[in-house]
Amino acid sequence: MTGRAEDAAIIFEGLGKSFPKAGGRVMALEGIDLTVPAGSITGIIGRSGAGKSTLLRMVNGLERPTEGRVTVTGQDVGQARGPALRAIRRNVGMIFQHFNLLSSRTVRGNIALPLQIAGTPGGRIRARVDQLIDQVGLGPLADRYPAELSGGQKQRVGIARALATGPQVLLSDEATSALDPETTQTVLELLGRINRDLGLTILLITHEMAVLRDIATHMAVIEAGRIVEAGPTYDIFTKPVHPTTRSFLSGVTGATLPAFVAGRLQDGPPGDQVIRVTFAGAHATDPMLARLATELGISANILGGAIEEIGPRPFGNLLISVPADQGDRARAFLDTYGLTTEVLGHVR
Ligand SMILES: Nc1ncnc2c1ncn2[C@@H]1O[C@H](COP(=O)(O)OP(=O)(O)OP(=O)(O)O)[C@@H](O)[C@H]1O
Repeated sequence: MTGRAEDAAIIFEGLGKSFPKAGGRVMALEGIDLTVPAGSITGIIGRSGAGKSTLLRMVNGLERPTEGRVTVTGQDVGQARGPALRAIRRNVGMIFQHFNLLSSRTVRGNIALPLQIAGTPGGRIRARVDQLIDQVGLGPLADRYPAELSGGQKQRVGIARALATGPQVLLSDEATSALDPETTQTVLELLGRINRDLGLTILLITHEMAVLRDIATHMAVIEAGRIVEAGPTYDIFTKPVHPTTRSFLSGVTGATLPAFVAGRLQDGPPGDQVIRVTFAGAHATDPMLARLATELGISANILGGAIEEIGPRPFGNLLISVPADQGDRARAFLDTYGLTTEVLGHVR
């Protein structure tokens, strides 16, 4: 994810972060180089402890780098102090997995908080809060307390509060992880709308590939404090390279193996090799499987398949089996036509 600096909302350069630990230091992040394009929704995915939260907290100065730097709309966050740091924080809103609302304040009171801290005059606060409540669709609930709201409604309050100071960047720390799938969709739709309508850059962290598929234009995979793969989401879904990316993807594609195959899957040969073929577009494999048969004499059994979309662009996953001793040839053939293949196992 490289790009011109002027098109970037956030740039991480050689960023490292270590924490003191008994007898030494623990490296939470190492050698992070990443450009978050302005106006993008960029997702960072990684397992627990990979360094996602630490990376996000660098962007609003809650953590400072021990190496390298992070700049937000041209401002070096690690070097900023006092008024400069406060200005960055007004320009970078944040939403949280557990919403972090004040239980003693109403919806209106929670949303007003950052404006009160920024010293905005009372009359202006009221008008701005009304506008924000409208923007996130919370109209009838303005005088309710957090305890009287559902999870999705609480997250809307969190989003409105994060937008109060008119930031150019919104950070999202697992904002949908505590929500049910249906509510997750409505919150993701709201984030997508805010991104489009306000031109806001969103940097989100998640451990769910489905969130990235549904909303992220760009993504990066982080493992043990390092970025192992980054780029446009569509490219990574259709041509994943790193094993960690592939393993995240295996849980999210719509294509599933029939139970009678999945239950018999084993590591070693004999019999048939089960392969996942990933392709861009909706129909890319039809001629390929025919050519596999006519040109190589290998007939593939189709075990499952699904077409999905990232934004308006379709991509597909096909699960096939071929005789185990032909697996390498079949995959080499498909690879030369730009299809991505992955061996899922073998069945007798
Ligand atoms: N304040 C701290 N002091 C010491 N170690 C820390 C601190 N913050 C984070 N770490 C360590 O840094 C590493 C990365 O942690 P981080 O919370 O960024 O990961 P994460 O990917 O967000 O994980 P999770 O999904 O579980 O929140 C972990 O090994 C963690 O123990």
